[in-house]
Amino acid sequence: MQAREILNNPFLNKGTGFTQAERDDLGLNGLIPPRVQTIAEQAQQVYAQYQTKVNDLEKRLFLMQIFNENRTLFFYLFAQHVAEFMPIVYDPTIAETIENYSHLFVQTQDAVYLSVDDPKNMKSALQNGADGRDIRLIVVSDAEGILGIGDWGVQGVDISVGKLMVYTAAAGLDPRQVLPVVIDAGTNRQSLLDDPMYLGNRHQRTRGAQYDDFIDQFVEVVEDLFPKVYLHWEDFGRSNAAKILDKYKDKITTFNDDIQGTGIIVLAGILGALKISGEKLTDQKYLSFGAGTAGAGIVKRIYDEMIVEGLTPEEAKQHFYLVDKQGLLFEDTPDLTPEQKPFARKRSEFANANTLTNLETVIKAVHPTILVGTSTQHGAFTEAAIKAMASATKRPIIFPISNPTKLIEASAADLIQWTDGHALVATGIPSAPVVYKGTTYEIGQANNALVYPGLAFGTIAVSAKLLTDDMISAAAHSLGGIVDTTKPGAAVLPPVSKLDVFSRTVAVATAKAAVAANLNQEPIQDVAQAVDDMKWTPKY
Ligand SMILES: NC(=O)c1ccc[n+]([C@@H]2O[C@H](COP(=O)([O-])OP(=O)(O)OC[C@H]3O[C@@H](n4cnc5c(N)ncnc54)[C@H](O)[C@@H]3O)[C@@H](O)[C@H]2O)c1
Ligand SMILES: O=C(O)C[C@H](O)C(=O)O
Ligand SMILES: [Mn+2]
Repeated sequence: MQAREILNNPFLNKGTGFTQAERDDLGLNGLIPPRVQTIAEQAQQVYAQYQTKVNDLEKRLFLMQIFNENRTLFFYLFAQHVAEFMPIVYDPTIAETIENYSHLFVQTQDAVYLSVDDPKNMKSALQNGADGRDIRLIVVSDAEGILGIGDWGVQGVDISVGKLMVYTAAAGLDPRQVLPVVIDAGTNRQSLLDDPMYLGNRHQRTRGAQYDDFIDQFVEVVEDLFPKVYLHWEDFGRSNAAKILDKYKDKITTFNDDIQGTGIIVLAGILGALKISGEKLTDQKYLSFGAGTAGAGIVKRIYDEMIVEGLTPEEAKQHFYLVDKQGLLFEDTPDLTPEQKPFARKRSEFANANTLTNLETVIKAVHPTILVGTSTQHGAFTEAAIKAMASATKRPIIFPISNPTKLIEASAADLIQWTDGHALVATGIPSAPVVYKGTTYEIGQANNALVYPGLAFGTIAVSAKLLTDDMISAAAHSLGGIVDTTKPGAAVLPPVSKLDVFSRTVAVATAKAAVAANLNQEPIQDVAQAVDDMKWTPKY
């Protein structure tokens, strides 16, 4: 390989980290400054530069420059500053780079761009992207529902890149084995269509048979090119996400993050909260505020858990109330999604059914003990609604998990204050601890990033042929078990600073469940060993 090819390849480049012997060997003499640095010295230097950046967007752009040039150094640095970097490289700052992607564009970050108008080049595009690498994990998005900020067309590619960065930082997946993919199916965002700089297809979203066929072809080609791949779907629109997952989940190793990942993290958070309150899951009343992809996905996971804990399906259903744009969802509410339908209530259950169109009246009628926000409606958890909830339950569990920051239903600080410190809170974005009446309340981050890395890592480590509900349930329980409930103000989920440690816990739990169900495609002697053997560490 040519010296310049090596320096321009982020998987190979070490910059000043190349030893003299390597420089002699590879023909690098004269192409880098003479001083040979250790990776620790490089990281120190880069971190000092990082600290001079004036805002989060600048910080992210700087870190991505390191990512583009030297992936080993990037992940070495990320490992040193996990909790600090997560909100910079990932949510919430990533929302800003997605909204401005075309204008900020300098580099593809090794993503693959698939155009819905060009199915015949799909295979070669994926081959070009893989470039001979053994791809074990793909994150794909069509960017119709990026976080809570909606349709961003080709610009959503950043979410595929960003999620994969977290996979490596958290669980230690080899960055050479991942492939970020965006499906450019068009966009319905007029401001993008009107923007001369927009880098995607300039037409409305393609839907119907052409879109469905494209997805089917994508799955087929991916499975053909990368038979051992774990296929992660991210931020598809409400009308496609569950449909695609249902079609493939019993056939290939696949995962929808917004449905399943979010279900796991919220279940884990609830289990953590119940450990603190000393209550039982089967005694809870659950109110889902915003019953779209994530909201309905979480409800299904908690419902399944109630059945595991001994309820019949009919009994379990009675514990759930779904609120969407229309208000509390009833059997006769128009436009229910297939995922909402099983949980719609009977109007006859309520004397005032027709007035149950806003959160506060629903809370007063239902008396929920758990309230999860996936509505994308900033400020929707009002003081009056939260006080009504807290007046009827001792330790209300309240998780406003809409992302990014500008869409959160209520801040952690307000929730703690409005409930006089009784609420057990987790948020989707990172929240600072809240000091209230002398107690410091740590706020758990109910973000699927806490689980998807371990879940995939465990699945891939044992080459599981499917990702089953049992594996998903094992992952949720393993995380809930880590919570330290001894201190007042304890968080319901483990801290992001320990992301690497608990990702291993989740990986081992998932892998064990896979092996217990004989889903491993290769013989496995020791599950924990198989997980540890696959871990990649950033070093030269
Ligand atoms: N923390 C996490 O890990 C995590 C994971 C996935 C999604 N999310 C967040 O959840 C939110 C929803 O994501 P999604 O993928 O489910 O999107 P979605 O579009 O599928 O669902 C949003 C739902 O909210 C409903 N809604 C809109 N306005 C409402 C209102 N005024 N009252 C009640 N409901 C209303 C919509 O009709 C829709 O059903 C996003 O902000 C996203 O960032 C967080
Ligand atoms: O990306 C995130 O931060 C979590 C989640 O997948 C979301 O869509 O909000
Ligand atoms: Mn998402």
